[in-house]
Amino acid sequence: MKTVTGFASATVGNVACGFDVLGFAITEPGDEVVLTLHDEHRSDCPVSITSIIGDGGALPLDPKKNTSSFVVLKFLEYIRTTKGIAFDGHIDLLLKKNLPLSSGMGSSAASAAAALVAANELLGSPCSKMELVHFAIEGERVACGSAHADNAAPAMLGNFILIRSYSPLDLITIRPPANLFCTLVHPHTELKTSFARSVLPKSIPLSTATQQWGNVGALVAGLLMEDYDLIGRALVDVVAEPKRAPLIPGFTEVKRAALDSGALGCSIAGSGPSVFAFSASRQAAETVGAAMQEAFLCSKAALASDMWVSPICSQGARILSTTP
Ligand SMILES: Nc1ncnc2c1ncn2[C@@H]1O[C@H](COP(=O)(O)OP(=O)(O)OP(=O)(O)O)[C@@H](O)[C@H]1O
Ligand SMILES: N[C@@H](CCO)C(=O)O
Repeated sequence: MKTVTGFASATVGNVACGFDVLGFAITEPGDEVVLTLHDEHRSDCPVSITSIIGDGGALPLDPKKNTSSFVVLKFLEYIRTTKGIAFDGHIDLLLKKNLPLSSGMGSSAASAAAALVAANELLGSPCSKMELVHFAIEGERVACGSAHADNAAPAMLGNFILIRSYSPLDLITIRPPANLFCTLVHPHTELKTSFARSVLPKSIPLSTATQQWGNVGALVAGLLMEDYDLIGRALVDVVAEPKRAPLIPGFTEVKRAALDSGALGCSIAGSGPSVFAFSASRQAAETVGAAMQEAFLCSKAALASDMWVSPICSQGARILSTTP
């Protein structure tokens, strides 16, 4: 039996001002999905989740409800209808959940991207990553009710991804400046994306919109010009952060600690509760991370946290192993 292990790392959606249109991948941690191919037909549903490790029993085993298996079903349907590949066997799925749930670290997106690259490899690589990414984005609809691409696209493709358009999907890859490091701090609490989206306004004043898109343009320019000061100046979110900050105990103190300890900029990672900061060296990012963790611990909620320092990952989802 052929077995393939796929991996996809954590991602940071929004990147402050780029709500739903900008995201990036870090190198670790990430989810792993192990797929085993059986030639014999077993049931009407060709994918079974045999086991999930590391979720504390929190995730659905129903193949249509877990993003890892759901996207494999979508992939099988796609290759049948568009590539004439009619799969009649069965795929067993083992999910190694290394990312915390409802964390702001792109947990459901990582499961989906890891599963898709593994399924593609398992069946002879009929699709490109640009085809696979469509299913990873659809998997977000299963997870939180909206198919936002700013975790799924960088989880699949790596780098920074700018979503110029959702219909049709138009993704722009932006390679990171060489010395840009991300500090990611995950406080030990959960914040569901669906709830964090429900607190956002349905419309915003034109003055707010101009501030936001000015910063998105400046952030993209800063990345492309490797202008670290501009990147820091552009890391301002006047739309989502003001509404979501109150949902993250200690956020204000943590952001202040990040900036006071030398971060270029700091904001909520995705829909939270994780918080990210950019720095222009690994050493600076480590210093910022220690200050952010201390601030979470000393805030009223006294939250313990995990912290990672990482460059921006350029690889995207990838195969860890294949056994014939
Ligand atoms: N493989 C999976 N990993 C994580 N969540 C999953 C997965 N499959 C389905 N879900 C569902 O997605 C919901 C969590 O989605 P949500 O977007 O809030 O958090 P997340 O994807 O875990 O992390 P993030 O906040 O970084 O997006 C949970 O209700 C969970 O049951
Ligand atoms: N763009 C999404 C990111 C979720 O990680 C949101 O902010 O709701």
